[in-house]
Amino acid sequence: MLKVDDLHQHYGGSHILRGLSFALQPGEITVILGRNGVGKTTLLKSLMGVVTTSRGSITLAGSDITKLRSHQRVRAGLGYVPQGREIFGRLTVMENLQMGLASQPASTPLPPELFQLFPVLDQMRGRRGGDLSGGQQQQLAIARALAPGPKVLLLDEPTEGIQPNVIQDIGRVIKHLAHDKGLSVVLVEQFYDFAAELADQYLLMQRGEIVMCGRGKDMAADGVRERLAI
Ligand SMILES: Nc1ncnc2c1ncn2[C@@H]1O[C@H](COP(=O)(O)OP(=O)(O)OP(=O)(O)O)[C@@H](O)[C@H]1O
Repeated sequence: MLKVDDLHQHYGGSHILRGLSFALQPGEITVILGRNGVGKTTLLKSLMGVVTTSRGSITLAGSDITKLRSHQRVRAGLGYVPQGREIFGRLTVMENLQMGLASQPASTPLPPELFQLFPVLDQMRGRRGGDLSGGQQQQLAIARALAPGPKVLLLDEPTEGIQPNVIQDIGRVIKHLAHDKGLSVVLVEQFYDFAAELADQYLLMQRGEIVMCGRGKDMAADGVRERLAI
């Protein structure tokens, strides 16, 4: 579904991503693990076109999207939930969801199943985003990314600062989207147990490179938790 080949990225003179190559399959959750500062967020921003890459290619469903701008990548089928959620605090829940359709033709409706996935948003349609709890904002950010019907969903640390019961809800939604709806999901995650529970595939990053990868079910046997602690 998404194929990344020899991707490099620089911030000024700092070489951050150093030749990443991997592929995502439809219907699978790929977890990206690594310590602070290894380049996980930069990788998601590079996939979205939020930062420019210096070398390599990104192919989505057979089309080269490497040179496309962010809104064109959304139209091509990428959805993005940034770290920190980036909800519009003064806009209502409905208005935040409508913003997710900004790259679509006018009058594109919101998919009604968004409210089935996140019933709490249904009850809070008119409430301002800034008045929601952290967990509700995270659900809103995921729903906003789902509004245009992406094929690939990129999630940057969705459990950060969220209560355990909401983490479980978010985990159930992510599994449903991948395993029942066929999306490719990329999950950048610091919380190892959550990552291990969801992963079909894992990628472990160190200093801008993928140093280990494998199937989610093998994470314990491969010693991924121990590698993260080094
Ligand atoms: N806008 C920027 N300008 C310059 N350097 C940056 C910028 N953003 C990030 N970096 C640097 O790029 C490297 C990778 O950062 P990145 O945020 O991608 O890491 P990360 O693995 O997502 O870390 P974390 O888990 O803390 O979010 C770090 O050394 C960081 O300091």
